Amino acid sequence: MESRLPKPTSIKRPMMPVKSILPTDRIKAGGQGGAFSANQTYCGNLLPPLSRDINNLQEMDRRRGRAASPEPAKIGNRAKLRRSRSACDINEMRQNNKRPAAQPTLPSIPSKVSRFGNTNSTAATVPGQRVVRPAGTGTTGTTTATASSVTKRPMAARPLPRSATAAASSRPGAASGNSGSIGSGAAPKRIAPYDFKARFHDLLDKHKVLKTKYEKQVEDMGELESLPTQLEETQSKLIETETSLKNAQTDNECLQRQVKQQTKNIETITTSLGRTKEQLSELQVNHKQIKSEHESLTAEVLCLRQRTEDLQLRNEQQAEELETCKEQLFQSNMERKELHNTVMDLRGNIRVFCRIRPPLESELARLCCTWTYHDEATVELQSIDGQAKNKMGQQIFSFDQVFHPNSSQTDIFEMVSPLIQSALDGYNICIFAYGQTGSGKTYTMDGVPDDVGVIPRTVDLLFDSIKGYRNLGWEYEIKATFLEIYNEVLYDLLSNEQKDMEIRMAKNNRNDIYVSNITEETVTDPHHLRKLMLTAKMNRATASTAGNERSSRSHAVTKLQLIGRHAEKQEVSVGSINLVDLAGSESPKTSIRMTETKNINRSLSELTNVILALLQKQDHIPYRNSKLTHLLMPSLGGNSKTLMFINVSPFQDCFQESVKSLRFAASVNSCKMSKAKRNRYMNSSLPAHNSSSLGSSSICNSFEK
Ligand SMILES: Nc1ncnc2c1ncn2[C@@H]1O[C@H](COP(=O)(O)OP(=O)(O)OP(=O)(O)O)[C@@H](O)[C@H]1O
Repeated sequence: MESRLPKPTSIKRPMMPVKSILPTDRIKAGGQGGAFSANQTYCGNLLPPLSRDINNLQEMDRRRGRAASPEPAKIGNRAKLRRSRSACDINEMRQNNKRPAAQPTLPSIPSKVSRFGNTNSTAATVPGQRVVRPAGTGTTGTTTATASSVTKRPMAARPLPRSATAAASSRPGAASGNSGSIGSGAAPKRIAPYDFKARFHDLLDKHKVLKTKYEKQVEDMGELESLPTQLEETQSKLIETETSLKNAQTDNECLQRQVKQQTKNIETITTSLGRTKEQLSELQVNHKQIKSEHESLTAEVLCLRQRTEDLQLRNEQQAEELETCKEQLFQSNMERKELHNTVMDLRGNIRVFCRIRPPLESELARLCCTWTYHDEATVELQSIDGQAKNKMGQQIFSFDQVFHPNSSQTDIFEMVSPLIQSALDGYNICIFAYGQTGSGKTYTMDGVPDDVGVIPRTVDLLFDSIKGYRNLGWEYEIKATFLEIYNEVLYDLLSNEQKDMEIRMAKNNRNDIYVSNITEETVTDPHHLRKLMLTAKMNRATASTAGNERSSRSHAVTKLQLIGRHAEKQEVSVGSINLVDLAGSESPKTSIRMTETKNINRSLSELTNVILALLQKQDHIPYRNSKLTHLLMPSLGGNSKTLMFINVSPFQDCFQESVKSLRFAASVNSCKMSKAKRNRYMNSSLPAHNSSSLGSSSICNSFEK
């Protein structure tokens, strides 16, 4: 019997303990629910049932061996006992061991698998159920799905192998009993203890079942062996997935922030879009209005263009007419100048105005001569002293103009202004005052602050006339010099420096002279010129004389040079005005400063000599005998319009000097000077002008029209 028991040779234990393969610690670490525990390893739970089955079989064999021992006396009892015990043992063993179909022996793979996959799978965690993991399932999800789809059948309900079934069915009464003996839960069919064959077959069936089960488990073991690797792979993938998940979460957070930001932006843009739309609608309305205005304006512009063209045409016509008018005006102005100067010429190139000054309040006690003014040009002088009256007789003098003591400065300048006009037309003008000391020369030329004389009024007239000439296309430049002749020495009244100044002949014309090294100021307005005049007056030598408390003890020459330019006509006109305030003659008997008086009287005497020489038409005119005559040479005998004021005092004690002065003036008045010529040049032919030249007439004569 014993030898006939098949040995479980097909049962193979695992070559190595599964525990050493499985990373139980890792499994424990991640284990939940139905995962493996240390006490549920194959070594602990899976193998013992198998060994117990085998042990049971061995125990049964051992007992059978004992039962077969040669004790005949006890065989009957023992057999009974063995029989009962055998049956009881099996039943007891089955009940005590409670190992039906080794239900708890297999680890709950489905639950373990479900740990990596679907932990919610209830079927996978049911004890006693077995999840068969098909080979080749890689991913956890797939595993879970597969596990959930695999049939999980209780071990008791598991069908026996076909051979076992066939073996069982081949035995009488064993078909139903054996098939349900293992894990079926049904009450097993009792086998008689003495039915060894049946028991053997039963055991054989059990063996087969167990063998099949074992093989299946080995197969499962093989599958499970691959689980760590899969687990590692899965874990690494899980880590990767977690990393990816974290990254994805980070990205997601970032994206969510961006989405929030973009949402805000969209809201802002939407708001601004709304505003923009409103503005757009307003602008569209404005655009319509502007468009309509533009259309109306365009029409207006067209009309205006047409009108502009018409106006331009008219403008051109008028411009032509204006040019013609300008030309006519220019020509008319030239004719006026010619006529004016012709009249001046007819009046004589050297004219004499006689002015008798009134007695001052302080002089009311002084006796005055008898002055009879026959007409505006004739004056009769009589001495109130009978002796002198008989000696000198009636003294009647005729001049170009006689101004009685009541004549005002305005009356005087009214007669002078035409000469100033001539200067602007390019003529040389010379105005000088001659007379006894205290006779009113300085009063006539400079005047007093409340009643200015010829020179300040000349300045005002010049600048007024320049404005009018500007409308005719003339631009004027005025240059001024202030010269003093004191004791036959030249002084620059605009400078306090000691200078070596001389009267020199111009190189280009022997009749032209200039003063070297003199300060020349270009004046742009009357105020500037007045300031210069004041400076010159302050620098002039004055002293007290018998006839004048503040007598001018020098000859003062103010020269104004007028340079006019007509750009359009390319014409330049150069005129000059010499305004001379001579020092007063004085009787040596009353003089305090003899040298000074001698020089003054000498220069005045030389002036008389020059005039007489001119009267007598002598070949030699002694201009160079004194600084004064030398300086006035162009004005006395050259190209100049000259005006001489003869100033006389009304007093009886000045009778002799007054007669002397009037006789000299009368002789000057009879002097026939050559006709003055106008200084006109074309721009291209304008010579280099020496501004220091006192008289520029000679420069200009060669260009006389
Ligand atoms: N027409 C006048 N009306 C009023 N006062 C006058 C007139 N002429 C001269 N006078 C006054 O007479 C005084 C002498 O005049 P002024 O100084 O002009 O003489 P003068 O000829 O220049 O003398 P000098 O040659 O010594 O310089 C001054 O006080 C001046 O104001």
